[in-house]
Amino acid sequence: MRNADRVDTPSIWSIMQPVQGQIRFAMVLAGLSTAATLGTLCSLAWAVHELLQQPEQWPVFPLLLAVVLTVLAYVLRLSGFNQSHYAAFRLETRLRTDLARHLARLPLGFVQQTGSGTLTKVMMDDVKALHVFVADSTPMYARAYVSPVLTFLLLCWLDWRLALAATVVLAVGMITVSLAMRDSSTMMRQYNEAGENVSKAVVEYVQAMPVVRTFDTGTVTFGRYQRALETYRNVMTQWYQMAGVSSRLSQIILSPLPTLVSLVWLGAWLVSRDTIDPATWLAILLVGTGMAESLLPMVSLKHLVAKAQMSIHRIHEIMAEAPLQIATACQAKEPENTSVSFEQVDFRYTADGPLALQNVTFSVEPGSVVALVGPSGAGKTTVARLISRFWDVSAGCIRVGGVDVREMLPSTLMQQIAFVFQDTFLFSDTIANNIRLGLSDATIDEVIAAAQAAQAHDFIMALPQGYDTPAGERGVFLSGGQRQRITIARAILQDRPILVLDEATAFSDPENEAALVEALSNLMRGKTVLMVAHRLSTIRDADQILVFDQGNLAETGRHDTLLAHDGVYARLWRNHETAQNWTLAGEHI
Ligand SMILES: Nc1ncnc2c1ncn2[C@@H]1O[C@H](COP(=O)(O)OP(=O)(O)OP(=O)(O)O)[C@@H](O)[C@H]1O
Repeated sequence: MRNADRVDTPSIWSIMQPVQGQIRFAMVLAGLSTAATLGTLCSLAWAVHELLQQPEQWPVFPLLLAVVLTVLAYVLRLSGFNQSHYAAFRLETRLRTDLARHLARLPLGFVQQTGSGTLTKVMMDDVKALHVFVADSTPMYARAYVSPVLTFLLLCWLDWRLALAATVVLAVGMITVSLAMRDSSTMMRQYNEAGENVSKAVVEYVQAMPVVRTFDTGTVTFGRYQRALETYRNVMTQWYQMAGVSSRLSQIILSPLPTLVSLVWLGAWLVSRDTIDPATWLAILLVGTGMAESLLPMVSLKHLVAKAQMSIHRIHEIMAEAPLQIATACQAKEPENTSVSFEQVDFRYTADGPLALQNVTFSVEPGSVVALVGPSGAGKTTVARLISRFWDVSAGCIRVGGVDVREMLPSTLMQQIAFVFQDTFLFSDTIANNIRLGLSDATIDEVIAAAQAAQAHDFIMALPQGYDTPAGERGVFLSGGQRQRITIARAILQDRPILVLDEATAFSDPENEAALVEALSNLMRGKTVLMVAHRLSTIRDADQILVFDQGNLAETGRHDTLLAHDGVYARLWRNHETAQNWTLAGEHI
């Protein structure tokens, strides 16, 4: 998330902008409801005043007004909450749609690097946290501000001296609480960091369990998980103690009691000196105590805002990421053929990171097969992924069919290239629909023909529901090689002219490999092929071999020429031969 650091996180109110009108309406309704509640108290005070003046006459009108205002306050409050909940639902949908659209425009490399766990958490949990804030807190906000102001004005109108007394008590309360809470934002950050570390440790502990339990019985990852939990507990305890002080203080000072005591004491003195009549005094007692209670929500609102702000920060980190530059439809160019070429390409993964590719230049003729080989970390996968713009190059250019990939519409580029990667992903759908991906109108006969060419038909037919067997997360269990043949069937059905294969023969027990090689040769027929190869035996017949070493294109040529050259390739080949002789059965793989 590189760009995000440079852009300030927007405020909580600006992220609500799409539903601003409705939220304002909800807040106005909540404010009016508060005013109606105060009106109820005034009507009751009026009723008492009337009773004191004419004890024999029942104060019907003030009492009726109190009932009407109570109902009105309730209805307004409910409508306010309705509006804020509707706004929250709209905002949630809008944010998720915007995030999904933005993700679709970001470099695939960013999506891959950030990881599905983090992105899912932002799209689900952080958006949900904002929903909760908008739905529940915005009416509370209105009340927390409107209520003290209206109450203060009302008290001033009734008697300024008592208004002043109530305000002084509450001002002392607010100052004490804010002093007690002055470290709360640091604590809140520590608390969230500790919480995130626990989540990461849990995910690692659970995901790595199959690997970990076969190596160290889980002690190391469990230790990491336990340490994260302990830090979390320490931060929680510290925060609880601190929050405990501030919440107890706020409960005591901002509770109605201290205000009530001061109003009773000062009011009694004023009544005894005849400068205020008992009915006004009673009205002040009724209204003044509510002023203290109305301040309490402000304390919890501070926490809610800080929490929502953190979610906004994470959402914004994604939204601030620069999308891939996309050619407009009128500028967009069409490829002239199915060649692929790199021209003096430099590439680094991060702005200040090392060069993963350096001055790489090569070209692949239409219909030819090119193998990318080299030691681990040499840059082969990077080359394969740059062709389809997982990232854009740092310098130089990549052409497909003679056109810079940045000057093509992404859809045009994608129509040219099919991928078969090792980490195959199957959707929670039937096997047939997994093969059909992106070509929803392909007939079942076309699907079967593709599966037959991919050597997948036989094992699919042996599954309980054949082509209708569910695959993916909760679907049937398929071996790595079987999953890969389904991906190959998908690529055969798509029939795109350029093929990029990365580690395509990694799942290779002899039986599987024979099927895979057959499937791949069906797939490769007549195509321009770029093949990242680790198993050198599969690339002897390639038209061209590109040998990478530490981000540089070290050698190019055919197998025999490169062997004669006695460079990097010859060394790799010798290692490969030695490894062959090490195989237990001595069989050729
Ligand atoms: N997502 C990434 N972020 C940062 N650096 C990366 C990333 N992926 C790869 N690299 C670095 O780029 C260089 C080239 O990696 P690449 O995966 O292209 O090598 P490779 O030849 O395919 O290796 P292998 O055969 O082991 O798969 C390596 O130094 C690697 O550490």
